[in-house]
Order: sequence, then C-alpha cells, then structure tokens
Amino acid sequence: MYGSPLSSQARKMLLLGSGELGKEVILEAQRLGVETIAVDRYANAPAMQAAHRYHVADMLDGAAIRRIIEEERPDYIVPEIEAIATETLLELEQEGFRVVPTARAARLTMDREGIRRLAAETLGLPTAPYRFADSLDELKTAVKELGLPCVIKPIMSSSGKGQSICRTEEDIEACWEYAMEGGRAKKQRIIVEGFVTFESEITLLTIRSVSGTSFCAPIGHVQKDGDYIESWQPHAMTIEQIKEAEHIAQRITDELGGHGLYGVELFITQDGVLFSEVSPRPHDTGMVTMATQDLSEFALHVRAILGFPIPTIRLLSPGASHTLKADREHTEFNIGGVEKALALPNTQVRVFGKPETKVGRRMAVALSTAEDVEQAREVARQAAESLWIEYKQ
Ligand SMILES: Nc1ncnc2c1ncn2[C@@H]1O[C@H](COP(=O)(O)OP(=O)(O)OP(=O)(O)O)[C@@H](O)[C@H]1O
Ligand SMILES: NCC(=O)N[C@@H]1O[C@H](COP(=O)([O-])[O-])[C@@H](O)[C@H]1O
Ligand SMILES: [Mg+2]
Repeated sequence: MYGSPLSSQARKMLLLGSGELGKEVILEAQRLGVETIAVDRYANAPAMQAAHRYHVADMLDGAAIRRIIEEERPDYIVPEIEAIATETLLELEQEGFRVVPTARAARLTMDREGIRRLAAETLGLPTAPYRFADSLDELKTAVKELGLPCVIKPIMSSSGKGQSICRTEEDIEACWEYAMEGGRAKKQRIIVEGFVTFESEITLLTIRSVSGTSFCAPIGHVQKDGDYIESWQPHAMTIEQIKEAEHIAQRITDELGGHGLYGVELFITQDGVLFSEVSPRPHDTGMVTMATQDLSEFALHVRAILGFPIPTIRLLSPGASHTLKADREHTEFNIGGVEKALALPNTQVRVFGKPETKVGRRMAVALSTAEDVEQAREVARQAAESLWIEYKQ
C-alpha cells in the first residue's frame, strides 16, 4: 500500500544511472504510481527526461551519491550502470536502505574480477579460461599462458569499452593501451580471457521475485566490438542447452540474491554452455522484450522490486531488435527516418533522446515482431537502417 507520487506516502525509487534502460524502468515504475528520481553524470540523460526529478553527480563519488540518497531517502536504490560507488551502496544497505537487487550484487558485478572469481572459483561454473593483469609485463605473461587469440577487457567497463581481441604478440601493447583508455575508472587492472569460438551467445533474463525464480525465453544476439548490434527472441536451443543455461542462471542469481531482474550472458559452444557475465539489472539485448513479451524486462524488474507477484511471463511473438549508433561526436543533430522505419510491419522505434552523440553511442533501437525470428531480424534491420543521424555543421 502506498500513496501518490509527490505525496508524503509516496513509494520512491531512485535510479543510479539514467540511460535508455533506466528510462524504461522509470516509465514502468510510474505506471504503478511510484515516485521516480534519476541520477547520472550528465544532465538531460534519457531517464531524467521521464523521471519526476533528477540529480547530476559523478557516479563514482561516494560522498556525492550519499548526499543525494540522504536527501531523497528513497525506498529503493536501483543501480542502472556498473560503475558506481558500490562501497557507499554497501554502507547504505547496512544503514537500512534497500539496494536492488543487493549491494553485494552491484559490488561484485561492477568488477569483472569479482563476478568471474565468484562464478568460476566459488560456484565452479564453466567459463572461458582467464587471467588478471596490472601491467604490460603481466599481460604478456597472461597471453603466453592462455595462448592466442584472447580477449582483453578493463575490469570495470561495459558495452565493449576498452575491449579488444589480441591475435598476435605484436597486438599486445596496443590492446593494453586501448584497455587503459576505455575503462570507466582509472584503475589499471584488466582481465584476459581465452577466445571462445561459440556457436551463439544468449542472454537469459532471470527474475527473482516473491513468486520465486522465473526465466524468459532465451535471447540470441550479435555483438560488434563488444557492443550489441541486434538481438532476437526466442533463440533456438536444444532442451539440454536450455537446461544447462537455466542451471547456470539459477546458481549465479541464487548466490547474488535479492529481488529484481538479472541478465545472464552465456556462450553456447559445441562442448556445452559457458557463463560469460551477469547484469543485476535489465540488459540492453533484452530491449527486444518490449515487443515480444506481455511484460517487458523493465516491467518485470519493477514488479520484482516492488514485491509484486509474477505468476506468468508470456512470449507473444518472435521478435528482434536492431540498434542505431552514432558515428561522430556532436551536440547538434537530428534523427531522421522514423517515418520510414514505422512504415514497416509490426515495427516500433525507441529514440532515447541522448543530448550528445559520440562515436559508437547507441541513440535508438528498432523493434519488430514477425512469424519467425529470421523475418523479425530482417525487418528490424531494415527499420534500423532506415534511421539516420543528420549532424549540423
Ligand atoms: N572470451 C571471449 N571469447 C569470445 N568472445 C568474447 C569473449 N568475451 C567477450 N566476447 C564478446 O564480446 C562481447 C562483449 O563482452 P562482455 O559482455 O564481456 O563485455 P561488456 O563490455 O560487459 O558488454 P555489455 O556491457 O554490453 O554486456 C560478448 O558478448 C562477446 O560477443
Ligand atoms: N551494456 C550496458 C548498457 O547498454 N547500458 C545502458 O547504456 C547506458 C549508457 O549509455 P551511454 O554510454 O551512451 O551514456 C546506461 O545508462 C544503460 O541504460
Ligand atoms: Mg556483456
């Protein structure tokens, strides 16, 4: 039971991170009459445009985050990005604030080392072989041990930032430099992973709520330079593969606990399913559920957070998503082609409303449903390719 937003009895949700995923979380929370507050490093971020109010702060500045939370006193603190002052979240949780799904889940998944060691070493889940390195020399040793090719990533980064594939010994130094530039924080540690030749990769959306653990149909996706380009649902898998995938997702999410939606990333290989990483929040590849499911991943996250039941999740149709990315840095631009995209059958577009473009920045997504996944992928691709960015001089 709770009052209307902006009243003294309101239920308040505060998002740490205010991108395209958070915008949808805010909209779903508002549908259930929740008061919403968005926080991010820059003004006019997508979720800020939909929230009741917003704050701008450096997300890695614990004192700044604490000041905002003490002022707002939200019922739920909902991390929306990886790189936040998670030490402060752990303290706030100790003091009685509710962190979604838990402060420990946010802490462990912010750092590739925390979650990888937990999954592979504590839980014994199958993963790619890996090493960590703090210097170029340590990286060279790691590459020798793992063999080539291998994948190099800053331990704190997302959407492929700072990630590269090292194919020859001559590449090692450039990969090191690239990782140093691409990480979210100034910490120099990196993870080196053996390159997995997977048949496909999926996100298994896994929800922990008062109704127990629920799984969505697997979402297949294609990534380029470590960032997602297209996704589709359902991804065709054998019963055995689904069982393995759900087993891994259940183990890792049981360990991380709390209530909320998780995106469990898995590689499907000839030798079985491997754990890759997990987001304790809605996943970019899961945007497809806005077209395919009766309850999107955002609606599911909000229901789980608020303690409401999730008796069923229905996949209404096969569908696909395809992204529009910017190719220049600019503050004055227009997004065109929406009318052409929307002329395609069973197609929707989400324009995120980000105030600036950057090279590779995701600006919009096309969502299509069709009789089967192949057709949906084709229509979503056409829709995304109809969209374009006009940069002012
Ligand atoms: N060890 C690996 N072998 C082969 N491909 C890999 C490996 N690690 C990552 N990739 C590829 O790079 C993509 C991005 O990697 P990862 O999910 O670890 O990065 P990320 O920056 O956390 O991305 P996001 O934030 O979008 O989830 C993977 O989805 C996969 O396509
Ligand atoms: N893979 C994670 C992911 O997709 N996260 C989404 O991207 C935003 C950051 O975008 P930006 O870098 O364009 O500001 C985040 O706030 C989140 O919505
Ligand atoms: Mg990933």
